Amino acid sequence: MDEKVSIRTRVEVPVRAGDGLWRTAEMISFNGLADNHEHIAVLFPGTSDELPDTSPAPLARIHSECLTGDVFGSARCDCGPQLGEAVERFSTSGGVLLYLRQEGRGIGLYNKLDAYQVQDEAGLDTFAANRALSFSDDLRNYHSAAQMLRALGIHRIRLLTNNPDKVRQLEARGIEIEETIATRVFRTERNAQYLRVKAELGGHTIELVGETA
Ligand SMILES: Nc1nc2c(ncn2[C@@H]2O[C@H](COP(=O)(O)OP(=O)(O)OP(=O)(O)O)[C@@H](O)[C@H]2O)c(=O)[nH]1
Ligand SMILES: [Zn+2]
Repeated sequence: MDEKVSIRTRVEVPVRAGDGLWRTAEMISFNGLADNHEHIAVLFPGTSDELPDTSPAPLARIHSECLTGDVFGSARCDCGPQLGEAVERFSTSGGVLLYLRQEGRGIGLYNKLDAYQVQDEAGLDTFAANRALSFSDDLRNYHSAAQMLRALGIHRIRLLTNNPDKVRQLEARGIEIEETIATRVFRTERNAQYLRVKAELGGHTIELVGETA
């Protein structure tokens, strides 16, 4: 099915984990991905692609790019802390992070900034703002993610996510989800509404209890 997908380059990159210590991860690029985007896999030591069937599947996070949150720490969403959580967790236990270039749930950075403007000016939520700009709620698919895992020899994973659509789509693409592990809920006053909408309209399994940080 994915015979045309192959690993292009594997290089070691020192990354700083949550404890402030450096870990050597491998960054991996691919040839022949379905959507032709420059997605990368970041493999943390301790992840083996030659695990016997009886061992637990490798930990994995399929993270959609969010330049505002991942790089600049924007408080409008929870992407930055979720990425940090995955890096911290994988740097101690091993794991594979797929960093997918799906900015703005697939609409791209400029359109996401337009959507933010619509949210601010018209009081629309994250999904309604997409529709006001003539996009559907979520343009993402995980075909390339499944291809990347297979190219790494990984056919089953324990997935860190609160998004059931990722689980459904990956399973439909032949990846076995041995366990779904909830990401922590990084709720603050600024992103509380965004998280509420994800849970109530986007189907994310997020527990919205207690005070905001
Ligand atoms: N279109 C749009 N995209 C957004 C907005 N806020 C964040 N994003 C994008 O949403 C993506 C992250 O998706 P989320 O719905 O937060 O989380 P998820 O990846 O579906 O689920 P988890 O695996 O649980 O993190 C990133 O690509 C962000 O750039 C917004 O207001 N509008
Ligand atoms: Zn974000």
